[in-house]
Amino acid sequence: MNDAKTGSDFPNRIGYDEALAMIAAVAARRRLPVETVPLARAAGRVLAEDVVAGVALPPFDNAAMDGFALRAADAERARTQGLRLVGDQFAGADLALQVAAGECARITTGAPMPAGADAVLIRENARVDGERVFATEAGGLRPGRHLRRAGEDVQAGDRVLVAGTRLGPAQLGLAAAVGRHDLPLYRRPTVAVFTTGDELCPPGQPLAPGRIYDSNRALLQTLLQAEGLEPVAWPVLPDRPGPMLAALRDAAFSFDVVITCGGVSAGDRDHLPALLREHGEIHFWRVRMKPGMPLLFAGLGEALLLGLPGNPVSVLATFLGPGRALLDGLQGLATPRRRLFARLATPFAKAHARLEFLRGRLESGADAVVQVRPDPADGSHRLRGAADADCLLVLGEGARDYAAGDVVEVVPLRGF
Ligand SMILES: Nc1nc2c(c(=O)[nH]1)N[C@H]1C(S)=C(S)[C@@H](COP(=O)(O)OP(=O)(O)OC[C@H]3O[C@@H](n4cnc5c(N)ncnc54)[C@H](O)[C@@H]3O)O[C@H]1N2
Ligand code: MOO
Repeated sequence: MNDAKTGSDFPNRIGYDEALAMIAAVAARRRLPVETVPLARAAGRVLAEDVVAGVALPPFDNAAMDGFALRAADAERARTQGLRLVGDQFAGADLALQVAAGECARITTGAPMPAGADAVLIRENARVDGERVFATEAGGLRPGRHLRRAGEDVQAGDRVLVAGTRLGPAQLGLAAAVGRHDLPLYRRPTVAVFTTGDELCPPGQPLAPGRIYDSNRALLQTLLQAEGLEPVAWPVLPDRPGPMLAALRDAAFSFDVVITCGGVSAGDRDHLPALLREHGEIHFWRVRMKPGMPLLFAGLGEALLLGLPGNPVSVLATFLGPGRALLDGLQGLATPRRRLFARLATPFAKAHARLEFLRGRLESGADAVVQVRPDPADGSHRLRGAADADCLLVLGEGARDYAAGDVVEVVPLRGF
């Protein structure tokens, strides 16, 4: 498609999935370098190499409960005659105790099982009389009772974490459990954030006629922080190509990713597409999505640039979809984010063929059906509706009348 302002020697008005695929392909070529990071600083980051267990988990047979280690075959004898207590094995150094027929050893949860013992009598079911231990309740004392076998969770040599995994609490706990104190991780992208437009006034200043407070800076900073990043926001860019290019080039020297918002559409002062066409490389401009259609993806110097449209809800939609796809790809995330679905609580008629993001609220009752109620007030300038929402809901490409109960994808806005 030809475009009067910029020509169109790049993909223009592409489908949403195509945009995500192009972002993923470019990001894969620009994957960030790997660095070794202590576990304490690894939360939320992406693993660059598989983790192979150097030890089994558990490393040795151990007690699952506090009580007495014994031979299950002695259960009846423990009830009638009692067993001879031969020692105490607490969690800690292995005392290499031996339990023979007619004997038992005091044991605590996590302590190594003495040789010969194959079950634990919990202390609630035992009575100690001097050096003898009686079972007050011996039912269920079979071999393996209250015992955790060496290697039942992980065998030494198992691949316990796969490269490309995002590391959360349980993954980092597992890495520590197999003895790792640091891990090879993809570096986090550094991100410069720009808001653009002569109408913008920083919150806290008096508002002159015709101006509005810059809300996208707070919005974008918070979205990026929720990804575990530490974005750097630059001063607001004026609607003039010279200063705009100078600032963007500066940022492109020292940041992996430059995110702008505004100035990317068709207005006479929307300079970004022309600037990037001349001084960078446009990967695509305009995506068949609503809101967010003017989205631009380009290379500038060493950086990748994502030009988000200025309307606040467009920022949300383009960041949570394409923006996160870029950050994930640069960090080598192998598995796509989990997709969530819900049933529409009310019908919705989509008036156009583009993929559409609506704001919505999730509800779930005793019937365990998760429903999403779309906010009927659309309009990508309406930030209040977004603040009242707890998700975006996604209506796919192709115009369609949705009925109540139809399944749609939802993108959580909080706790994501
Ligand atoms: N003739 C056409 N006009 C428009 C088109 C089009 O295709 N043809 N697209 C519309 C769509 S869709 C959108 S979205 C907007 C996006 O335009 P820009 O990305 O160039 O953004 P701006 O024009 O700079 O701003 C749009 C809107 O958002 C407000 N804004 C911008 N930055 C901030 C900020 N930091 N904080 C709060 N609000 C911000 C700005 O004042 C405008 O109201 O273009 C349509 N027009
Ligand atoms: O599609 Mo624009 O991003 O609605 O407001």
